[in-house]
Amino acid sequence: MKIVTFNQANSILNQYLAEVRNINIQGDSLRFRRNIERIGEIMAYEISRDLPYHPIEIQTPLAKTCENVPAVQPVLATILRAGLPLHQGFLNYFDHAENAFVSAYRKYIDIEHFDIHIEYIASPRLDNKILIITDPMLATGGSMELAYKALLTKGEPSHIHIVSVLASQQAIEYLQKTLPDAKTTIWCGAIDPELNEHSYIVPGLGDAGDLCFGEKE
Ligand SMILES: O=P(O)(O)OC[C@H]1O[C@H](OP(=O)(O)OP(=O)(O)O)[C@H](O)[C@@H]1O
Ligand SMILES: O=c1cc[nH]c(=O)[nH]1
Ligand SMILES: [Mg+2]
Repeated sequence: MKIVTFNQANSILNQYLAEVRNINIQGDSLRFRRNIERIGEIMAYEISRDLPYHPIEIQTPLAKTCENVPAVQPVLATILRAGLPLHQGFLNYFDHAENAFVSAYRKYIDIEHFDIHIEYIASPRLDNKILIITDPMLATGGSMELAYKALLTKGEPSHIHIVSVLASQQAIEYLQKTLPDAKTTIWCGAIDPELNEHSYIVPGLGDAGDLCFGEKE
């Protein structure tokens, strides 16, 4: 399974990553959402280089010419609710993509224990399509695994791109065991070393959904 970790190279993405992590900046929710969206835009550009291309002929005002353009549009799937700004970043680049939405949330039994609940899925058929699933946080990897399994009920994609802003080392190892090796690529801004006792990523950034949209009761 190919894994791409963006912060291993220098790029402007690292500036946005630093701002979403920074406790003195991340409280500005408009900026937080926009930074996540900008990370999505940069990742969408990088993933666009992995798509199949074909030449098309175009008429300019002066002559005919050819450009290589994507031969297919991916299906953009995201996990509600924290996935929405990252998803928007991808939509900004893939104009004609189909979209899929899955809800997943942690229902706490007590302060340390939770189940992940999937209650909603809206997706096109996925057979032989390139599926991109975005979620800013891969902590245990449980939400991504369940969302992926829910999406599989809509058909077998030809390739799956898993996209996150921050992943824990544990989630990467878990998804490597759980998702089909030969046709999965994981793209993440950074891989962080630890999960705390509440299964939050450390150093991480805190609760991405709350920082985007406010606290849940
Ligand atoms: O890898 P996991 O251990 O499953 O944790 C990651 C999940 O947690 C967050 O969502 P959350 O459950 O907080 O829901 P929200 O988007 O409504 O905030 C995040 O957006 C992931 O979906
Ligand atoms: O660190 C984490 C883990 C789950 N969800 C988040 O938003 N942050
Ligand atoms: Mg949350």
